[in-house]
Amino acid sequence: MTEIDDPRDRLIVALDVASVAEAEALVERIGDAATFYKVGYRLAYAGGLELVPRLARAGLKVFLDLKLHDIGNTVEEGVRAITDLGATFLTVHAYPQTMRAAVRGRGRDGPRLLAVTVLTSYDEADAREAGYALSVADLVARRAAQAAEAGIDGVVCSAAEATSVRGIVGAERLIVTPGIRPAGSGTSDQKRVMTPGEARAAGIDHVVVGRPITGSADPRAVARAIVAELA
Ligand SMILES: O=C(O)c1cc(=O)[nH]c(=O)n1[C@@H]1O[C@H](COP(=O)(O)O)[C@@H](O)[C@H]1O
Repeated sequence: MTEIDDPRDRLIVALDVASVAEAEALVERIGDAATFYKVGYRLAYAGGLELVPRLARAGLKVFLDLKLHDIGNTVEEGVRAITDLGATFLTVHAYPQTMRAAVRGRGRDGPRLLAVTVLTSYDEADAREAGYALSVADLVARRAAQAAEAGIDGVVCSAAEATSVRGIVGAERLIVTPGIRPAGSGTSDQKRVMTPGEARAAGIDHVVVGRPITGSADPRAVARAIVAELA
């Protein structure tokens, strides 16, 4: 687990909204309660890529969640093409060929690469349906080991796997966990879910939280409460 002085840096707020204007209004409302935002492809496809350098220039950290996965050449050049945006993190799916290509494309100054192991909306039945014979826990472990082998900087998994993943990737690699719900919030389509406090106790570096914050009447207060659990 990395040393993080400001507990706000442990919370990544997912800006899963329809437009750049909506995203900017949300960032404004949350104010100094959060320091780290995620731009996923819903927002990126709505012009959100240009928001990345703007947030970075404003002193905020940005997780660019594009979940790249393609033939190696396309991944390598795709990563190279977005190296200068100023993102702190970039996601790729945790397939060995994809991860090795992303590492080649990042070069020295690119974002830190995170590999998405098994989506937190998957349970055992979903993994079986997708054709995997391994259990979710074993698939996460296998992909975490392959991520470390490929030279990836961190993994995305559920907080339920954080302890075992830490044993695989070591202290220097990051563990970033979506599927986080404050006690009492609905899980929506997430299936492997933990509270912010449980995730922190499991040794995660960062949590990703979207709808519990973005769908709240008081996003700033919810962000503050989550950060308090992560301190
Ligand atoms: O890569 C991600 O960020 C991600 C991986 C994963 O396994 N599960 C997952 O939910 N996410 C993202 O994390 C965010 C979670 O949003 P909420 O479920 O609204 O908190 C969404 O932006 C997802 O795209």
